[in-house]
This record gives sequence, C-alpha cells and structure tokens, in this order.
Amino acid sequence: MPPIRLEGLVKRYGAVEVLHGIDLDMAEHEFTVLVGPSGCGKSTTLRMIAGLEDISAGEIWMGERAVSNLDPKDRDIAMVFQDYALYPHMNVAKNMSFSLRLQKRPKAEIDRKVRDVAEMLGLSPFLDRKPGELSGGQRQRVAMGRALCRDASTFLFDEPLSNLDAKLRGQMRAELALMRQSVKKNMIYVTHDQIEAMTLADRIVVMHGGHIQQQGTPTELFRNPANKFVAGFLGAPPMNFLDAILVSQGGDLMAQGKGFALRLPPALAARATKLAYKQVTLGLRPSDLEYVPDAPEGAGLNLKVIVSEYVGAQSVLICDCGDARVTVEIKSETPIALGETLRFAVRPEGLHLFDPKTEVAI
Ligand SMILES: Nc1ncnc2c1ncn2[C@@H]1O[C@H](COP(=O)(O)OP(=O)(O)OP(=O)(O)O)[C@@H](O)[C@H]1O
Repeated sequence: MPPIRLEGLVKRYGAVEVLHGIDLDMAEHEFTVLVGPSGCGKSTTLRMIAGLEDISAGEIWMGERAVSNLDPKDRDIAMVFQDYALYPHMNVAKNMSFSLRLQKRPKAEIDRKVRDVAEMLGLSPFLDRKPGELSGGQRQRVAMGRALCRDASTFLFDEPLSNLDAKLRGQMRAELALMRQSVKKNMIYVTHDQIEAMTLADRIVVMHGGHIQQQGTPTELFRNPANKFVAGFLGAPPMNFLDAILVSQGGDLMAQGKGFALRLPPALAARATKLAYKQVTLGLRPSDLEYVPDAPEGAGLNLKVIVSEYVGAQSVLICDCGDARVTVEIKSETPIALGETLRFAVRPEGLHLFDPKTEVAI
C-alpha cells in the first residue's frame, strides 16, 4: 500500500463540482508537486488531504488507514501555509516547539529537536528572535521548521514561496531542494510556478479544470507531454504551436505548414501514419531550435527575427514564421540582426504533434 493514495476524489461546492475524480498514488518519501493555473483545484486537493475540507466523494488512504473522516490532528501530517501563520509574540524556538509543548513532551527532547531542525535550516542564530525581527525568507524557514519539529510522516506545503520576491524565491527554492535531500518524509507541495515544480519534484502532477492532466517525473512530462496543455504549461519560454498538415514525400512523412516542412522522426512518423486525419498541431520548444545556417531540407525552418530579448547567457528571439510567431532560445553571442531571416535546425526528438481537436499528443 502506498503511503498516500487518493481514490476518485470529488469536491462539490453546492451544485458546482470543482474536482472531478482525482486518483493519485504517492511512493514512500516522494516529493510530489501539484501544479497548475489558478483555480485548477490544487489547493482544494491539498486541503482535503489535510482534513481542512470535506470530501464530496472518493477516499484518502494513508497506508492502510482510510482517513477521510479523521480530524486533521489525527492524520499524521504537518502543513506549511502560504502566510506562514507564525505566532508573533513567540520567539523562533517557541514557534518551532509549539506542538511538542502542546503534547507535553520532555523538555530535553523538545530542546534537542528544535536544535537539530534549526541547525538543518540555518536558523540557529535566530532562535531568540520574534517573527517580526526576521526577513521574509527567515520567517518562511521558521514555518518550515515548525512543521519539521512535529515529526509527522507527511508534510503538506501550500504555495510556501509565493509571498517572497523573485530573488528570495530562487534562494528558498534551492534551500528546499537541499532540505529534501536530508528529510526523508512524504511531501506534497502545491504551486502555480512550473519552475518550482520542475526543480523540486520527484513526481509532478499537472492539474487543469479539476482534472489531473498528467503525472510523472519532470523529465517525462517535459519530454513527453500527454497533451497540448501540459506541453504549453511546463517550460519557459513556452512551447511554440503551429498549424501543420501531414504529407508523404519520398517515403518520409512531413509536417508541413506556412513556410516550413519538417521530416518526422521514425517513431513519430509511425504513429502519425495511423491517423485518420491530416491536420495537426506541431509543437516545438524554443530550446529545441538551434541556429544552423546550413540545416538541410526537412530538418530546419527559416524564421525572420523581429524581437531579440537579451537575458544574459541566452537570448530569446521572437520570430515570424509564415503568419505565426515562433520563439527561439539561442546563445547570446550568436551574431543576429533584427529583420534578418535565419535558418534554424530542429532537434528531431523536439518535434511534438497534437490532435488539433482533442489536443492529445500523437
Ligand atoms: N469555498 C468555495 N466555494 C465555492 N467555490 C470554491 C470555494 N473554494 C474554492 N472554490 C473554487 O474551486 C476551484 C478550485 O479552487 P482552488 O483554490 O483549489 O484552486 P487552486 O488551483 O489552488 O487556485 P489558486 O492557485 O488560485 O489558489 C476554483 O474554481 C474556486 O473558485
């Protein structure tokens, strides 16, 4: 039995159903990230696991126990909220030890636990400070430390970095990644930020419209998105989508559109030949295009550069391709001029096709 299993989880608010049957198995000590746009149902799912929301249908299992009817305190979980919810009048040590003191655990045990967790999170110098005397990032770590002190088997995080500025967010993301290497617990983390999902998760669960769209490792989802939504949601800048028609040419299958004709690699061509339709949506990630002036016929496309955004080592080019726009990521030192038409090679494994009606990957 997996440590956490969601079985056909449904949530209704009155007549409105917002979660339509969520099935999810977590592996032991897995870091699972629920990610999706605002309103997709990720926080509701997390709050149902925590016991903060009633379940309309379905069941939540923790090991062999069905927990849907248990109080939050009986579920062996600790939660870190978006707003930290620290007690302003207590110092860091007292905030962190709050639940242990509530359980009347021996003082020596409490002191040891707080010391160990503070050490791990770099909070040792701040144990006597009140939350108001800490930076946003330090407060965030205290909220994390308070959860870790509880020694629960499962940790739930609801957008814990969303109140931080971009720089601190990046730092805390790295600290979280470091922390999870040493903390062997089940962790479920909710975010709308695909970069957090990609960098932290063992397993990403992409949600949209109250459904799970796809789940898997970050690499699986990035390389083999199940549908156009997942393809467009993960990755920055996002995947380009172009209308294309499948055409046979000298034994090859090509995806042809306004201003391009790209040869499909064998495995994709084999799947595409079985289709009953010819009209497809072609997906190309900006990082799967490379400036290669002599890219051969069928392996590249010509793009007219209209905007160049310098972002350090990389530049993002926005280009015209027929009447569509295509974004490309290139090394900044590549000599390009605005208005030029340049040739880009496409990595064959970077070609994605989607059914234009169902948006399912081909
Ligand atoms: N108390 C409520 N009554 C009615 N509808 C609600 C209630 N709480 C949430 N919803 C609806 O349920 C859906 C899912 O909300 P949820 O908060 O889980 O989304 P989310 O993916 O976490 O979004 P966000 O990132 O904005 O928090 C939304 O459409 C929301 O409007």
